[in-house]
Amino acid sequence: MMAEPVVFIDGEAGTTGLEIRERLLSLPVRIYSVDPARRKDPQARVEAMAEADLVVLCLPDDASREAVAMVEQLATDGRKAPKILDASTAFRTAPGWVYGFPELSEDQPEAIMRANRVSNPGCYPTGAIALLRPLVDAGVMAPDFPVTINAISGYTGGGRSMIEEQEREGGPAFLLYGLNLAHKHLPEIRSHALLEHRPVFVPSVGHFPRGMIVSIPIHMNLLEKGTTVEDLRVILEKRYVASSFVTVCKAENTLVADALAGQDGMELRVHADHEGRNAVLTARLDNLGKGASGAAIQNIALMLGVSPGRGE
Ligand SMILES: NC(=O)C1=CN([C@@H]2O[C@H](COP(=O)(O)OP(=O)(O)OC[C@H]3O[C@@H](n4cnc5c(N)ncnc54)[C@H](OP(=O)(O)O)[C@@H]3O)[C@@H](O)[C@H]2O)C=CC1
Ligand SMILES: CC(=O)N[C@@H](CCC(=O)OP(=O)(O)O)C(=O)O
Repeated sequence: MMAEPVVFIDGEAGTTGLEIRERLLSLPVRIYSVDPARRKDPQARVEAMAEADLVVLCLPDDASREAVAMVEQLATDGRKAPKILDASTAFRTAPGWVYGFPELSEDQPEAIMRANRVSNPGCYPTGAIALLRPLVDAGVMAPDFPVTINAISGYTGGGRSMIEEQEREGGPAFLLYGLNLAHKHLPEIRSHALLEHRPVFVPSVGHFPRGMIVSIPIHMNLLEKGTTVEDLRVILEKRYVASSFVTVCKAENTLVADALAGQDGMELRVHADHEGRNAVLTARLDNLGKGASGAAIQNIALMLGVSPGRGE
């Protein structure tokens, strides 16, 4: 019998690391952990990397870059170097890295399977790219379309510091942020949705732990001439018909942001007015599910060639 592949989660004790660890129990892999007292010790981390077939980086961007350099050093030293799945923002548009959104195109699962370096998508880009990319690919949305994205996230999206701030008595009920219009997810959205211009992106955080809605208003007359609301629905339905994670649902008048908390799926909708002049595209997901750890498990399964089935 073949030995189970070994996975090391660097940053195992953080918000994303803990979620990935828990979900990994459903895959036939062995988790290699370092002594918690040495979890930031470079020597202990390099030893763990050398034991692993895959290292999952759940670290801040700078620490992720350092960890990648450690793996590269192993290879330079002629030692076995693991594949890398990075959860941070550091490599999502970097050359040599494959974007870990299997639904991006027909070829993407195969590209992820073959890659040594995969970047796990950001939570907001997961919703935005899922809505925009099929419309650009189908030619109904021009690459220079003036895209606006509004979004609300549960506070776990901000990691440990935001969780502590929100769970202190008197944490804010709702706030807009990223109002310098330079949010870290913009390059990733622009690049993988194949847009020529940077979207206007206004994220927000609500006083609930997990859940997310990404919404994109559309003036229908700015799309390619003759495009109807029904066309948008059909394009999205066709794109995701075979997906186990992305579902195109019927339009609703209200959407609750945390309805998919704890789940790995994502729901897409096309809402429109009666005349079909204005539309709003929405994606609802769990920021820690399909927006982070759920996607990571999809990518790990592809990268290691394993399927869920254990512990379920
Ligand atoms: N929260 C989310 O929704 C999502 C987060 N991500 C990304 O995942 C990464 C981690 O985020 P998140 O889990 O939220 O953050 P957390 O702050 O919850 O966790 C980060 C973890 O990394 C540890 N760490 C920090 N520096 C080092 C280092 N040099 N060596 C080893 N360990 C280190 C931290 O330890 P300590 O606390 O002791 O400093 C902590 O355990 C980030 O890049 C984030 O952008 C991705 C998708 C979604
Ligand atoms: C609510 C909140 O603060 N969200 C984070 C993004 C969530 C996240 O950490 O996303 P990635 O690490 O996957 O890029 C932010 O806006 O910076």
